[in-house]
Amino acid sequence: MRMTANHRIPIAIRSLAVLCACTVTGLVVGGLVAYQSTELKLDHYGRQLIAYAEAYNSEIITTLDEVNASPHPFCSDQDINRLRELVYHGHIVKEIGRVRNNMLYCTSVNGRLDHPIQETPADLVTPSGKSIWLNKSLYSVPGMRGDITQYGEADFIAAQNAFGDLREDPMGYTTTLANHVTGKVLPTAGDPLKLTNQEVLAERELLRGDTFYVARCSERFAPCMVTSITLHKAWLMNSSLIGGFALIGVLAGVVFASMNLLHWNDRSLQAQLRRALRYNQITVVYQPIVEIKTGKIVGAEALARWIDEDGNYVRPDVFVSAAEELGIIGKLTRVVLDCVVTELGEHLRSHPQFYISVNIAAADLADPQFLPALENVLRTHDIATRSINLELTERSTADHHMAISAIHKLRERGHQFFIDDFGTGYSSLSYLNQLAVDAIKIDRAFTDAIGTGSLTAAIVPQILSMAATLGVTVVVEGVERAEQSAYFAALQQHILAQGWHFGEAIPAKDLMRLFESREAEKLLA
Ligand SMILES: Nc1nc2c(ncn2[C@@H]2O[C@H](COP(=O)(O)O[C@H]3[C@@H](O)[C@H](n4cnc5c(=O)[nH]c(N)nc54)O[C@@H]3COP(=O)(O)O)[C@@H](O)[C@H]2O)c(=O)[nH]1
Repeated sequence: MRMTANHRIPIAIRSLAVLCACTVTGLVVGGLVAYQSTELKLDHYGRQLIAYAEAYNSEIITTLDEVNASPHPFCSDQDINRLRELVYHGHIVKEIGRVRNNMLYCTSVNGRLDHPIQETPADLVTPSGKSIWLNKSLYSVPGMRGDITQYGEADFIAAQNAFGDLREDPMGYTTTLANHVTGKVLPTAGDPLKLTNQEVLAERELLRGDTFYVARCSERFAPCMVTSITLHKAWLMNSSLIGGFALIGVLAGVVFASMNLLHWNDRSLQAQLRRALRYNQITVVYQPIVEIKTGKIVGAEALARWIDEDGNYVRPDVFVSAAEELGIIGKLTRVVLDCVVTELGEHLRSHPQFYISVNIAAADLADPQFLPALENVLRTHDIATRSINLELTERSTADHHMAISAIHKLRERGHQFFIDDFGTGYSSLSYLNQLAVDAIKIDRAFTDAIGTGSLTAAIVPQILSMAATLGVTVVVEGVERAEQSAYFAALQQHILAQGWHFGEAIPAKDLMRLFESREAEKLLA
């Protein structure tokens, strides 16, 4: 798995994807903010219009009340003068008329009419009993049209451009008159109404075609206001806001993409190892552990393997030490454990006597999360604790107190505990007794010394006898040659062994095949 040129393409694509994702996120966030801001503006604008419409209605009502309360005889000169005074003082009133039994008798413009005029039926009657005619041709000013409100014996003609000052660009509005009882809504001015009566009366915010609408109604009077803006105008109004967010997105994208590139361009062993652990680039092979007298495979040791991003094989002792120095050895242990239960779970469940030895580090023993995580992974895969042995180098047990208590807890839960590389570290006989382990793995240096007559070779029988005294199983490491195997096989002691003579570390499927073939041979023998 070479990860040079080939590997950089996905990194570049990933960086580009990060850049695009951040930019799109910036645009989306900008769009949402712009949407919120536009809705707020339309809402604010609609409420302003409603407030204005309410003031407009107040003037109509006050004026009509004053006319109806006139102390002068109906359509007398004083009465007509009073109408003219009210028009003069009003803001939006253009004309006032006097009405009796649906007949118009006099107006502020024309005075008394020679012939009273019959009124047509009103367009809308409000719940308070006011009759309203919209855009009606005016008797008093031929050719002109106006909105008329009539109440009691008075009618009121309002200025057509009463809302003219409020037409803000680029917002648009439509004034409507609503009868809240009948649900009738009459558009009066502004753009054609694209909302239904129900939508107006429900004061909804809606997108119709390319236009966004917000309807607001007066609580006291008939008017409702529909404010609107086309998406194009909204985009123009908010382009700098959206652009700002998009720019932030691009900048964030550049930062993240650069971090990504830097992250992947750091080719140091440490950086690559971190990535290997994060992206599951560590694999595991298994070296058989056999009964030296029979050759029966009783288990295997899980050994981590790593090909770095430049395609180079990195020796486990190198990356294991690096992981320890970086404080990420716990992650390596968990990656290996995950591999074991995934690759060999089925085999372990169906062969309860078979076990896998997993190397752990002193840091794992000290980590309070280690045991719960181990239990969790075994529970999830329904694997017995007996099926997973833990191996710790003798050197790693230097902190006696911590090692004794951690090993005790693990054994209590059913794990077997092996001391690795025995003879190279600091164990004294009494210390080994205190550690209370299941097996010691005699370091390869002793196996190599067999038959050499060296001092190292002379120590082997002492170690074996010490183990026998303590009732601890012995696993001999690094058995490469037949004579080494024969030496240990000739002993009375029950000894397990590991080494190239019995088999190198192999992938899980090969291990299972080897196990099955040995079992078959045994049956045939
Ligand atoms: N904490 C962890 N340590 C780990 C893990 N995986 C490996 N290791 C430790 O790294 C050290 C080197 O391991 P490796 O290169 O895998 O070497 C092992 C065998 O391949 C090798 N071996 C086995 N048989 C022979 C042999 O006949 N001759 C010979 N020259 N070498 C042989 O020995 C290594 C196994 O040794 P040991 O663990 O002492 O039983 C080593 O210390 C590994 O433990 C890991 O996941 N975590």
